Amino acid sequence: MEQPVQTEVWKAQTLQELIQILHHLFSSDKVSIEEVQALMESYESNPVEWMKYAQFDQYRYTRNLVDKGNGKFNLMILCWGEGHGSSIHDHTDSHCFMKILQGNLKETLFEWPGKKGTGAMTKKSERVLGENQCAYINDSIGLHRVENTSHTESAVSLHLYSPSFDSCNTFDQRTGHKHKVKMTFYSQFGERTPGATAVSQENN
Ligand SMILES: N[C@@H](CS(=O)O)C(=O)O
Ligand SMILES: [Fe+2]
Repeated sequence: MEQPVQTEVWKAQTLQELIQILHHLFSSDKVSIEEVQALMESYESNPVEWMKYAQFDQYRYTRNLVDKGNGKFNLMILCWGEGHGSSIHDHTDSHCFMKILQGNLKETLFEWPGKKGTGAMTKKSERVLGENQCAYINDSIGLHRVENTSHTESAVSLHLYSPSFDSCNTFDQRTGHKHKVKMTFYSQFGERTPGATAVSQENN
């Protein structure tokens, strides 16, 4: 008889504990997407714990490295000022978890364009993610755009990418044309990256 699949139910009490449990889960050769998603959702955002990583830019969203996951994943905090949003983009064959730490983010899913980038891209769905929710996406699910549509509130999200990557493709919504862009960190472990800017114009 088959054993039922038993995944542990984790509850991360602090950001530090969340990181510890993530290290533990990713040290195994088999990582369950559902387990990571539930763990990330279990952490109740406490701004005091992530404040030092939340470095905003006036014009664009920023990416702030929190932890390198022992080479298995990158954990980062993204800061979205009022009206800031990403381009439509892929995730370079990685797993992507996105948890809201503050505010709300709208996620719009798109289908991959045809080979030649044949005209306007097809929107599949959209949803608004609220505080403490954790979404998941990979390239087989599709492409997405993430936006803080609020004109009065900023938003902060915690992203885990496994394996880590430093470039992705962005897509023009009207033509489907893609464009490879490099991604950088505005800060790493709480320290501003010398010379780094917020997410470039190209990436938006
Ligand atoms: N994947 C994007 C953020 S988001 O829009 O999901 C990034 O890493 O910059
Ligand atoms: Fe994304």
